[in-house]
Amino acid sequence: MKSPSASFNIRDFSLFYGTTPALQQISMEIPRQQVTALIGPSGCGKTSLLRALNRMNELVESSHHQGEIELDGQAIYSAQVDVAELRRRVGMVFQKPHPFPKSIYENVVFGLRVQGIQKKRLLDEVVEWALQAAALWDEVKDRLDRSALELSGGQQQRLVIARALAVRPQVLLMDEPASSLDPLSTFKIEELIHQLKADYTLVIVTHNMQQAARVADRTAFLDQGCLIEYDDTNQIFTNPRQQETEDYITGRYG
Ligand SMILES: Nc1ncnc2c1ncn2[C@@H]1O[C@H](COP(=O)(O)OP(=O)(O)OP(=O)(O)O)[C@@H](O)[C@H]1O
Repeated sequence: MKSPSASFNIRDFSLFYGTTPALQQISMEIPRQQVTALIGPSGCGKTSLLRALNRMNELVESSHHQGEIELDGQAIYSAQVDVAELRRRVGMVFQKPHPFPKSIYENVVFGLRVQGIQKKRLLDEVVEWALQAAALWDEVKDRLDRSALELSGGQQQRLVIARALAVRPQVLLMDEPASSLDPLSTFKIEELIHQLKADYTLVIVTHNMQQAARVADRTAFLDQGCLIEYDDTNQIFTNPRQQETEDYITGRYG
């Protein structure tokens, strides 16, 4: 049911809102089947960079970009790219879970129904598989027809992860996926991130540096739209090369 994961190559990528630059000539590679964290002070461009990876930035009318981002060697901003298909391959989970006001089952199969898939047996299979993959199956298997809005915040977040996984993405982008959750739900999401990287490429924006240190293999530190440092997470947190990175992770700035 899964698709093989994928890697990004970001080359000289700049993003503007109107004439104001939000990202300036970012170049970095995001490896497959690893967790890459984007950290940095508020307004430094983390979410803009994340949204650039599946062209969600284009939903902001005033935005435009320069440079290129490749997904497995394919230029994602090329005119030939089907944006809906790109967003299927590169799924996204937001800070606050937004389940649809429908049953748990219908939330998971939503994307498949949009694709026109109707076979009940196939949908049933995907629901079980995606909820298992999102570590929610055991908690909801006896009430799949109940409203998703009855779930706790942490369960809702795992449900929207299941919904994202159901359309078989290669990449999951996560924008502060645990920031609205209590410590136990946060722990469950972090555990889930660990498990998912066996099959998916994950990119996560987080304000929580302990979280980046716990879940990420690679960490990128951004400031004022620039990529200041990008390295193995361990290196960033124990022996950063740049003074700005050190100031940020030690709490002297940001
Ligand atoms: N839709 C938009 N229109 C205009 N400017 C925007 C828009 N979205 C973001 N910006 C600006 O782009 C810059 C980067 O914003 P972005 O949200 O990417 O930063 P961030 O690092 O994710 O911030 P935070 O940690 O506060 O969420 C900021 O100066 C912000 O004001």
